[in-house]
Amino acid sequence: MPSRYGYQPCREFNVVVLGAGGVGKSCLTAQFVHNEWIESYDPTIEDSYRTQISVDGRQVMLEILDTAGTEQFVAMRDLYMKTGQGFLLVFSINSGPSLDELKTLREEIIRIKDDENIPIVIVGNKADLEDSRTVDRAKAFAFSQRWRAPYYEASARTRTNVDEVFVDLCRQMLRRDDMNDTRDDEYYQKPEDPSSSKRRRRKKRKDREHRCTIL
Ligand SMILES: Nc1nc2c(ncn2[C@@H]2O[C@H](COP(=O)(O)OP(=O)(O)OP(=O)(O)O)[C@@H](O)[C@H]2O)c(=O)[nH]1
Repeated sequence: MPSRYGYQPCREFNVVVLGAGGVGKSCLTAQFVHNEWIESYDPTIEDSYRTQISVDGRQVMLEILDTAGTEQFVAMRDLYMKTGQGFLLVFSINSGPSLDELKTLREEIIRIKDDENIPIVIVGNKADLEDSRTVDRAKAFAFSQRWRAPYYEASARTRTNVDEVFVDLCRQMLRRDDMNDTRDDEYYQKPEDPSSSKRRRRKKRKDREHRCTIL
């Protein structure tokens, strides 16, 4: 419910963007957050962005971590996989090895999160480079099916499917959050004193909510 100050509670999620070096993680993130295209290639060490979006009428605050694809920086991976609640796994449609790399990354995420159903979206980036495609759409799709994750072909250059991949991830995270709320409700529904149970329930939900500007 919007308050009279123009604010309403919203959910906050940590999103981690992962994939091999040069597949376009920074470009996708920059297009999504700032609507800008970056032509040059400057390998990332680690960048984080905060942005608020509206998904199906609900306000969502995203903390997006754009990670390093190059080997020398991968030591930090465990840490940010722990804090991530949703993962964009990016490869480039003109690099077969970049799709293979996602297999390892996904396994690592599942091991660290100890959760097979963690929200993930698979992104085949550089879809504008159709002429140099080396990864079949069907092959990438088959991978995503096996991993029970949605697959999008995107282009940071033409801004194709950039919003869609982040929104899909948000929907998955919201769905999980709603499920956790339901579970909390069930857990707290053995009231000796119904009024105190309701108070605890309200507090728990509040822990995951933040104040956002209505977009
Ligand atoms: N044609 C085309 N080029 C892209 C696209 N996305 C990124 N690039 C180019 O690919 C290069 C690498 O992009 P980055 O976004 O820096 O790649 P990254 O995955 O963040 O790389 P690391 O930081 O090393 O992990 C840059 O020169 C971009 O301009 C795209 O969708 N289409």
